[in-house]
Amino acid sequence: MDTAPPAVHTLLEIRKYCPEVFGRLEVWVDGGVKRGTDVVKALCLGATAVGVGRAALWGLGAGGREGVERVLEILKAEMETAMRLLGVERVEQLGLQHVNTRALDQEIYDGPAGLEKLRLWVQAKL
Ligand SMILES: Cc1cc2nc3c(=O)[nH]c(=O)nc-3n(C[C@H](O)[C@H](O)[C@H](O)COP(=O)(O)O)c2cc1C
Repeated sequence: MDTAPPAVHTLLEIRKYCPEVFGRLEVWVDGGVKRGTDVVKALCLGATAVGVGRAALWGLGAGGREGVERVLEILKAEMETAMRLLGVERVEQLGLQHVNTRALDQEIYDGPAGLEKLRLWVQAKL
């Protein structure tokens, strides 16, 4: 999995090739969340929630249960600061207008979507 794309790239690809997914499914981002701003960016791009793995483990290693709680407190405080700076009070107010993805646009897949079969399958399921 070392060469797998970062989760946020996949989130951008969903946004680029099949944005209708966001209105119909919950999209959870799992991988690479280390800061509250990472959470805020994922939410801006349409994620419903994020997973946190290693950050919690680092807290566990450093301070046991309290260390994990401290990690979550820090993430929450960072999110609150970022949202205050963006001028929003609630996570539901976060949107594409709050994040500039231009620097990443050249790194995400830019070939043909090739999603017609998948689109038909998804439409049949939803
Ligand atoms: C030590 C460790 C073991 C993991 N084991 C599994 C596993 O057995 N199965 C699985 O689906 N994901 C596993 N994961 C992935 C986590 O569930 C989670 O998706 C990932 O850690 C999130 O990314 P992050 O660590 O960048 O926050 C593991 C992660 C770590 C750090």
